[in-house]
Amino acid sequence: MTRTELFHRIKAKQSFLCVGLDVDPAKMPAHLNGDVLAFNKAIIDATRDLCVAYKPNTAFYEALGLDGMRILKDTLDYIGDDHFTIADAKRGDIGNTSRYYANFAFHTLGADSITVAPYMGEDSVRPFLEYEGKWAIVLALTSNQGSQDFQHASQDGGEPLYKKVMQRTAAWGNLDQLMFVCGATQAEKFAELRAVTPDHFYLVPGIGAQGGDLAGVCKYGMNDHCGLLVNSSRGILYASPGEDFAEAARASAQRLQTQMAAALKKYLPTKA
Ligand SMILES: O=c1ccn([C@@H]2O[C@H](COP(=O)(O)O)[C@@H](O)[C@H]2O)c(=O)[nH]1
Repeated sequence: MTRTELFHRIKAKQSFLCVGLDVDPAKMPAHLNGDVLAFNKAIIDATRDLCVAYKPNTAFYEALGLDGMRILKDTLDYIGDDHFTIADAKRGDIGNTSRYYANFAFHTLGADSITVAPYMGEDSVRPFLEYEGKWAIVLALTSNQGSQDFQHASQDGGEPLYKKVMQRTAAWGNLDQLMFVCGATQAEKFAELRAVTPDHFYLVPGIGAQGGDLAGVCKYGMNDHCGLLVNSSRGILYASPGEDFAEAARASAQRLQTQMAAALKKYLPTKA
């Protein structure tokens, strides 16, 4: 999927919502008896028309053992081609190994994209950029407190590390294959990020359970292609612990979609 195709889908749905599929059997409604695939299918059915992307975080499926890989693949197949899919795996290793991570995400799983940690440098990221129509989503400024430890730090009193990483990384691929991650908890930083990467798409996790700022993300982060995929996982998946979980998930997604439609109306005409 190209950047322009993604933008068309966002405009058609008036949504740049990404639903995070971070399945935790301990938080699933009791009546499902731990059936993770049934849970995912119900969440997908309840939110399909409200979002443009789904992001299963592979950690939650790896923790389920061999069954987890099957469930992850079946979930991605169930989502189908009408949504952008993100394997949130935060991979990155020497080139020879990254090639196999890329193969797993793009061939085995059939995901449209994978999240990548860039700290091993260019040869660790390149293998993710060798697939036509597929994306590497590179960690830039993450949503967690620990982002202060290295990402915000400057080695020489100059630019913080995250900016240097982005400037270098942006040169390795084009706008149709490279996205960045910036946490919604760092919304005010978008003004600076847009100075470095005016046209890139961003995956933005951290609204809902982590308390990120959707309004600020839209205000500072939106570009003339929207340029944002905003993720919520727990805030949608576990909106209700009861048999009404899918309805509650839909209501939660609907609230976000309504805010996103308003933001597109407010910011897009002036930025287009
Ligand atoms: O900076 C980052 C990068 C990735 N994540 C992931 O996004 C979701 C967020 O889940 P919520 O339940 O909506 O908080 C999760 O998979 C994280 O691993 C992130 O939060 N921050």
